[in-house]
Amino acid sequence: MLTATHLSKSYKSGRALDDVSIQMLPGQICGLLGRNGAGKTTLFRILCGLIKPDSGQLSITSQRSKPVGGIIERPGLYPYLNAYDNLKLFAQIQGAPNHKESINQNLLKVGLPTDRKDPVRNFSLGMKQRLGIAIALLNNPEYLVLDEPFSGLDPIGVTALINLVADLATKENISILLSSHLMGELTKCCNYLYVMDKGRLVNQGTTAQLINHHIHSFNITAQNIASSVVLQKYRPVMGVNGASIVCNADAIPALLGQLLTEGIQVTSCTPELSLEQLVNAPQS
Ligand SMILES: Nc1ncnc2c1ncn2[C@@H]1O[C@H](COP(=O)(O)OP(=O)(O)OP(=O)(O)O)[C@@H](O)[C@H]1O
Repeated sequence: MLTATHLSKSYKSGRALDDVSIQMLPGQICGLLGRNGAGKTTLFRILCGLIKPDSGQLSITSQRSKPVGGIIERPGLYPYLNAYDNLKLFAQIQGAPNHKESINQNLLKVGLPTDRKDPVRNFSLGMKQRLGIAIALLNNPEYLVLDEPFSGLDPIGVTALINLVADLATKENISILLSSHLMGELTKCCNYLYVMDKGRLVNQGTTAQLINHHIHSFNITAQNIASSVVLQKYRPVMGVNGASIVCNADAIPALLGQLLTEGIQVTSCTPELSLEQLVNAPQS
């Protein structure tokens, strides 16, 4: 287990991290949500051992010599080398296994081809992120921290990365912490969420708990949604194929049943939760 307790860090510009405590459990995917300047990167730098906190403790239970791997901001790659040579060079620099089989295994682990020979400057952003993760995995870490990994990816790239992260957690039993300022990506892949604002932890809980406590707005899509009578009591705001309603999360299963009885075929029901709601809400 990785436990960070009461971490604080100040720069000349002010306090970047203020009494932050978090935990990473084996195989768990945690999200760190916060606006720009909330202190996410500062926390990640401390977790990776790149900077020291002014106060607080970092305790890591692990048999491995380098238990934490990560990408802080963008992965720094050698653009003129191919993926294999990038990985091999980083493995040599880090003193990690660098024989062919091990390098290829790492490429396959992140879903990159082993036979692509062109330089990584030709790679899409999603492929560069995958290669960055492969570099972070070189030392076979138990804990992986990924700072803003979805930044700049298109929706297909985001979904592919979410699947990769889920695979690494379940198949390799790696504990993963991801940061983002976007709710949607984190709620799709994280078991637990931490919410930071101005250097402080302002909310936390399992993703399900946070959704249940804080979501009161849902977007329901169905082609004939406008003909629903039962929906009227929620004063829906109608769109072309859907309607937005305000209600508690626990009313949704019954409502979906009633809609089905009315012959309304619901194709999606999406909770609408914003970062602002979680930052401003009292702790659940
Ligand atoms: N090396 C540094 N020197 C001075 N101030 C810093 C340094 N690194 C971070 N800060 C300041 O600390 C605060 C937290 O920054 P940090 O980068 O940790 O936030 P963040 O949540 O990662 O933001 P972003 O999403 O914009 O990357 C900001 O006010 C930032 O300006």
